[in-house]
Amino acid sequence: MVYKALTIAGSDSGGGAGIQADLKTFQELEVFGMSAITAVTAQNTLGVQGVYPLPLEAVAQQIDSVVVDLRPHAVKTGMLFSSSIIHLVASKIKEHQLQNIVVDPVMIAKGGAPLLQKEAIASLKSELLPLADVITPNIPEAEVLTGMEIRTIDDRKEAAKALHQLGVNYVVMKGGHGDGEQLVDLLYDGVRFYEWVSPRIETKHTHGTGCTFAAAITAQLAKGKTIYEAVDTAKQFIQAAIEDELGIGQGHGPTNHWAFRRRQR
Ligand SMILES: Nc1ncnc2c1ncn2[C@@H]1O[C@H](COP(=O)(O)OP(=O)(O)OP(=O)(O)O)[C@@H](O)[C@H]1O
Ligand SMILES: Cc1ncc(COP(=O)(O)O)c(N)n1
Repeated sequence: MVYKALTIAGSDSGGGAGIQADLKTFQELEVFGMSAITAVTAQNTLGVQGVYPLPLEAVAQQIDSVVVDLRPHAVKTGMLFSSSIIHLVASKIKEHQLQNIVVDPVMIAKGGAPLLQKEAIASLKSELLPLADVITPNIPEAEVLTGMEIRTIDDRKEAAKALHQLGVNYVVMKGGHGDGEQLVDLLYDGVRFYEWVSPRIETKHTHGTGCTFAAAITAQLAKGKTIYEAVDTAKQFIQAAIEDELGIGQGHGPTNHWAFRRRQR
């Protein structure tokens, strides 16, 4: 059986985040990766130098081309940029009855460049989230989506419940932006919370951690793993990718997408 996954996201010319991180992660987890590019960014480890959204027709055609011939077992969304692209992606998910939808609500790049227009947040909540199986916000993204201030672990749980209420089956709240030496990633399935606690690795090379983590979840769901198993593998994948740093670029370098595979040997 060949498992296939589609990423609908922005291109990162620097190769650490976006489409490139997603395809590398799918490949490392032995899932055939396909892409529909929403925007091209000129980007490196120092920041985002340019953002060029693609015409809606180009995004629609890429999704149609992939789906009619190579139907994916799971779909991840990343940088969607505008409310019109969100609207289009939501209608394509419905039209093609796509399954295992993982929404990484990408809003701002590490360096502060906006990857989602402010006015698109309402469409993300009302049109895309009700179709999502999984959402993977970091803490600032969860704050924007819920309007809540998140300080404590209990706050994170309240926010996860609020996101679940928007129609998402599973909320995976990433803890990279929390304080302290321990990182806590949370999974909420509508009934129970599951926690992954890990030591914070001291490094500036964390460009694309969010994309890579959500792509690993998507790959595992494509293989038919449960959400718990998928998050568990994704956690090991990102941990290895941050620990075995490549140390390339002059700024916030990419994570190491082959580290997890090497550790399996
Ligand atoms: N310094 C770190 N040490 C260990 N794990 C980390 C570190 N930073 C992030 N992670 C892990 O990486 C994953 C992504 O988390 P994070 O909260 O950084 O996402 P993100 O902010 O969306 O990423 P990005 O900044 O790439 O958009 C989570 O599983 C998180 O626990
Ligand atoms: C095209 C694209 N998609 C997503 C991100 C977020 O990743 P990060 O927050 O690590 O910069 C990015 N920088 N570029």
